[in-house]
Amino acid sequence: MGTTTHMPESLLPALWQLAQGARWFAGRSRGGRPEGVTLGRWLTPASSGVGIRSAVLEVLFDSGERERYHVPLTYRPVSEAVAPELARADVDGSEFSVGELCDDPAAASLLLDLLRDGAPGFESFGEIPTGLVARRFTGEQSNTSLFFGTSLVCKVFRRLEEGSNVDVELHRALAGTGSVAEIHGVWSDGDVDLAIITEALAQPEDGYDLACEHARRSSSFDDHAHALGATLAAVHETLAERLGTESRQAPALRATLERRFVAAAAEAPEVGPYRDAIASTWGALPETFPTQRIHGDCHLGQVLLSAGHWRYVDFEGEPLKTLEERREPDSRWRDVAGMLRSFDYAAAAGEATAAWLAGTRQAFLAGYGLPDGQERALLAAFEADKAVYEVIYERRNRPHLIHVPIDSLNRLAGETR
Ligand SMILES: Nc1ncnc2c1ncn2[C@@H]1O[C@H](COP(=O)(O)OP(=O)(O)O)[C@@H](O)[C@H]1O
Ligand SMILES: O=P(O)(O)O[C@H]1O[C@H](CO)[C@@H](O[C@H]2O[C@H](CO)[C@@H](O)[C@H](O)[C@H]2O)[C@H](O)[C@H]1O
Repeated sequence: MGTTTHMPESLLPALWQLAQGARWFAGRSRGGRPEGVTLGRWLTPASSGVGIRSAVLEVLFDSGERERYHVPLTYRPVSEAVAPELARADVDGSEFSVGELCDDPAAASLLLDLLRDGAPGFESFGEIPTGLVARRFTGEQSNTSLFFGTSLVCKVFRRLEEGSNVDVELHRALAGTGSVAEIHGVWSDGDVDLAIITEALAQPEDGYDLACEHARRSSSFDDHAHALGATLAAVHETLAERLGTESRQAPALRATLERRFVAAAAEAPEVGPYRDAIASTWGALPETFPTQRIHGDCHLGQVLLSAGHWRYVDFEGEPLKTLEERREPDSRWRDVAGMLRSFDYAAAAGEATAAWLAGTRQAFLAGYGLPDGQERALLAAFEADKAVYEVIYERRNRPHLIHVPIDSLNRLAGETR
């Protein structure tokens, strides 16, 4: 990235205001103030008619944490502006309207062409056709995806990480396995990844929607759950093979689980009464267990069914974890637990019977490979941990759903009583 300037072309207040209203800004309830804007190199200069370059907004939070957010920009002559105007900029004596590239489809298509043709910072992994029409994804997400025709999707990362982005690392590692969308390219600036381009899956069906629909109709989801389990096992095998394995001791995991519980209880008093039930899962942990890179935020909203095959998407890990935590090797049973929790949500949404839920869980585990005794202990501890995480997540984002993880903590307390 270029130099940090404190009020370049009045972009600092404009980008700060943009962040305040954006789904991708993870800082609304954390205080904080904008510290600076860094402008990247021009991919094409403003004088060419459509200037393109990235801006990075640096934010300092009350806690002392700093985060950096990425906003790709377009500079167009004022009378030809396409995206809502963020600011006016004087470049070499001419005035330009600065907008978000994600809201300027022609500029987004141009960006793809420039990357494909060897713009600095682009690493190509697969074919990128020219002249594809861009469309901003309008569904819920924490970054911003641009679909190009029916063949590619470019996920523009918003909260930037030092070093390689976790999603990029894991898509690279899983290339060619058929369990993720194929990676076609990565756009970086120095050692910071700005965007990943992958294959756009054909007519994707969202795993959560599909499971809820089955739950609602009381129709069996077992075959899908079995295939989801088998695909997750393949993902884990490949990640272990290509990125290695380590091991971890129970006391370290116990300390982490306890720390997460204490932090959660401080924010959500409703989890306090479940401490003993949850702590009983920590007591049963195996002394040593293998760890490796995992998905990290595995749930039905992270799987897409396309052409009859399940693919896992979005390997960025839990949004509430720090970037360092997301990169740490973990037990693969954490992912398995995440998906089991998700069946609970689908069952609640579809008002399914206990038998539907039990059958779905069993089919998923059979597809994954049934856990042995020690693995069952890990699974129970991770399911409880995830439910506690969900209480916080729902409290902050969807209070009307908080009963789903609370009901499952109630069940856990009933079982351990
Ligand atoms: N390769 C793909 N092909 C088609 N749709 C996709 C693909 N990857 C993701 N999606 C859709 O885009 C949504 C957001 O993608 P995701 O990677 O989860 O973004 P974020 O990390 O910003 O939340 C997904 O829920 C899915 O509906
Ligand atoms: O997709 P994200 O990485 O942003 O994940 C976060 O949001 C999820 C909700 O969109 C949340 O998932 C929880 O709700 C799902 C149903 O909407 C359910 O399938 C999951 O099991 C449940 O955890 C996820 O926890 C959060 O990290």
